[in-house]
Amino acid sequence: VSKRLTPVNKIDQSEPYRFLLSTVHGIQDNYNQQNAISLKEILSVEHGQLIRSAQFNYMFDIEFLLEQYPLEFRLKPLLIVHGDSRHDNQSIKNQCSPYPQIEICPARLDIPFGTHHTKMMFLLYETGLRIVIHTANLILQDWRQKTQGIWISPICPKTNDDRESKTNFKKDLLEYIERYRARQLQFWQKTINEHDFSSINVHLISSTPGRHTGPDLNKFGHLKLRQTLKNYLNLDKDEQYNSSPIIGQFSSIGSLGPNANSWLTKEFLTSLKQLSSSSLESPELKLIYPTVENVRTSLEGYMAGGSLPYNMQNAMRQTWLVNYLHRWKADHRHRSQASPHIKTYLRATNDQFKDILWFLVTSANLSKAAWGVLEKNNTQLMIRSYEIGVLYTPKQFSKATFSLPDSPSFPIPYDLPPVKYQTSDKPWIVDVAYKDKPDSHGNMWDPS
Ligand SMILES: O=C(O)c1cnc2c(C(=O)O)cccc2c1O
Repeated sequence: VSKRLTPVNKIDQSEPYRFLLSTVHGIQDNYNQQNAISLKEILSVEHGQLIRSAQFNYMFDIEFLLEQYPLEFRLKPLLIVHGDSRHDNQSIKNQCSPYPQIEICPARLDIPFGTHHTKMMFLLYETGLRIVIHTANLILQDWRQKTQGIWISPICPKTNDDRESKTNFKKDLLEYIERYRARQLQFWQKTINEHDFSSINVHLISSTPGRHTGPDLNKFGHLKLRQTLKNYLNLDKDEQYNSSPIIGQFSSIGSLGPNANSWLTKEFLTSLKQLSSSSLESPELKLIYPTVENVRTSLEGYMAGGSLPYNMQNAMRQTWLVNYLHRWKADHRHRSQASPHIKTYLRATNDQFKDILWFLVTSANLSKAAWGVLEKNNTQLMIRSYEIGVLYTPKQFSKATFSLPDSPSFPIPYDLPPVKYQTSDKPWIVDVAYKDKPDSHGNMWDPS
């Protein structure tokens, strides 16, 4: 097969990782060229003749979304998959009613406080099917001046035999879709089945609402991550990594309990630290979440904090968490002022952070609702929300580790090693007033 000499577009240029950040309005353009893409560019005519698409998300501005499709594709059938109650059905129905080409699919949320966080696109072209898994709501604010993460699959060609990926991505994606039990998704289940996923080299890590047990225990949430790391990391002499550091980076935090052992370091870290062989060591967990100063000095100013919904009720009950927190800093991507809405988790080989063992980009924040909490003596995992993300493991790229000084190195979205909160640093809390210092727009923040 003739190798392309010059990749024709940003998506091909992002090979082999296909992990891009959203473009940022207001930074030097060359930082929007490398491994960065806009929603319009994702939906561009340059990728082929679109037949129909599906958009899974939490927040929708339908006018904004349609504007991002090329003119000639705006009347193609579009399926909107949203949370049935959280952002009330009515607003979606009202937004979509002027457009006969739009079909709506409410995701059932049977467990209280669950949300449909999943952000995913199915793009069916005449040449095949593309999957996009990302972290941005379908509203202008999410695509303008934030740091968002985007995985874009190759266009998977139609096939007569069931071509699966080495990572069982097709099977896992169909399992995920099945959980909606929605007739509006039957077309897409059939379509996914008919396409060749053999070129996909990432693992699917998803969450669906439910009390998963028995054969389903390791299918979703942090137990799926644990199982996948156990099965696919197969690093030789992996005991050398038992104490290597783990990073969690997110845009919101749930109620994690009265101390770290309640869930974070006992249950969640046990899954994150999994290697092919298990170990009793407890690696260092470093958490990245914006400080008030990160938000105040961001391109959006305090408004960025509207998308960082960590509330006072949770924060005041878990002051112990601050000891794990690190600042948002992304100078090497020119995005220290592009407030993070991306969520990522990774493990480094050591505290020099020159190589990483795995990388996950996902919709899942640091919460039990997203990742699940073990119940009934660890025999069932209770998850409230829909989440989806993709995991990179080195073997799938014929590597022992992802070496960062390499070229092309894995495009990590923030600076490593992460910078610990200083004593003056406070985590951003959305329902607190900040009136002592104006933000980058000269405004204060007074939620009352
Ligand atoms: O991206 C998301 O899935 C997501 C979910 N929830 C929220 C909330 C909230 O739930 O109160 C507030 C502000 C932003 C978000 C947000 O961006």
